Amino acid sequence: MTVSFVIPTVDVSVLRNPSPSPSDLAPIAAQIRSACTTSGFFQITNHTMDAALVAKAFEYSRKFFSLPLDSKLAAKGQMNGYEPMGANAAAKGTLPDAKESYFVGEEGRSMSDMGIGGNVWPTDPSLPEDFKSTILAYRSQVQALSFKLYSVIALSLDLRADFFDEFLKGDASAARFLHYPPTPQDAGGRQKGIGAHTDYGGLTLLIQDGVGGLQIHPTGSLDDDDAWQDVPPVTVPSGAPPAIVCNIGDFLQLWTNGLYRSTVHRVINLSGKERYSIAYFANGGMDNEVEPIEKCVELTGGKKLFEKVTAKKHIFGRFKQSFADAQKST
Ligand SMILES: O=C(O)CCC(=O)C(=O)O
Ligand SMILES: [Fe+2]
Repeated sequence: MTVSFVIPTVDVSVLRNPSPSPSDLAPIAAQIRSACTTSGFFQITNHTMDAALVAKAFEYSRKFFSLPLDSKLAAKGQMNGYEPMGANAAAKGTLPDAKESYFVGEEGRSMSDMGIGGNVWPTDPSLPEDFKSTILAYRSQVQALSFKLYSVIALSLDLRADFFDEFLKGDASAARFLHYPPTPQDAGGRQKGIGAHTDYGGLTLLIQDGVGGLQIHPTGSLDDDDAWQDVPPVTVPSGAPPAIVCNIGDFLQLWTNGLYRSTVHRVINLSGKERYSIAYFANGGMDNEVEPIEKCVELTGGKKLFEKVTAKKHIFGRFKQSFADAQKST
């Protein structure tokens, strides 16, 4: 049987209030809880990001990806910076993903024990002078919003609003600018923009353009190929910031002992158009140990379903796997 889920759109304008009380946040916490226990996906509107900044970040992303390949390769680093078309495969045993991306973490920081170098900025003179400051401003706005969402998620689990603050200390999350060229219709079945995967960290905040192509798999059992369900772009009034797709990653699934779902998703771009998106992986500090929260264990029957993991180890392991899989399948 095909299961399909409603992916709710939650108006989070209450987050524009600088210090909302738990009772102000209760209505959105309830909607988010209901989404997280079913599809693991929800979309938010009327949030705190600036519409003009988001539009400018998309414009600069298009400019970056349309540079000559040499200029993009000059911005290739260790994990951060440019990642060329076909560099990895999110799903095992498939063709490499038909996408290119550009990663930006916290400026001035590298994490050599994870093979992650510092940010690498393109130097092509055709890019606007404020390329770097715009991209960093985007990252810092989405980071601030992710912190607010973590406190709503804490409330949604009947925890204190500041429950995740400790975990967010030393936050080293990365923004990922993505470009998916159109996949030919006849190759669509095999070639994905990004193959089926779950997100490795805590919470992902993704802005997609109007092209579409993001899909979730409600059961995760991929032999049921008819079960893929679209996460449609949401239209917002002109001048409003675009909707943000939020989804639960592996850490929140683990913390909640499976109550919240890290759902399998993919991108397949059969629109005939170029597709752009900007993901932000709100993963907290990399030295954290992630284990099921006692209260969530009680809520889910009293038995711990997941082992403790180190954030660093989990994320690094899954990254390495995605690169190894791209090599195996080429
Ligand atoms: O571009 C998208 O819509 C999804 C990207 C994604 O799933 C990822 O980077 O993990
Ligand atoms: Fe993803």
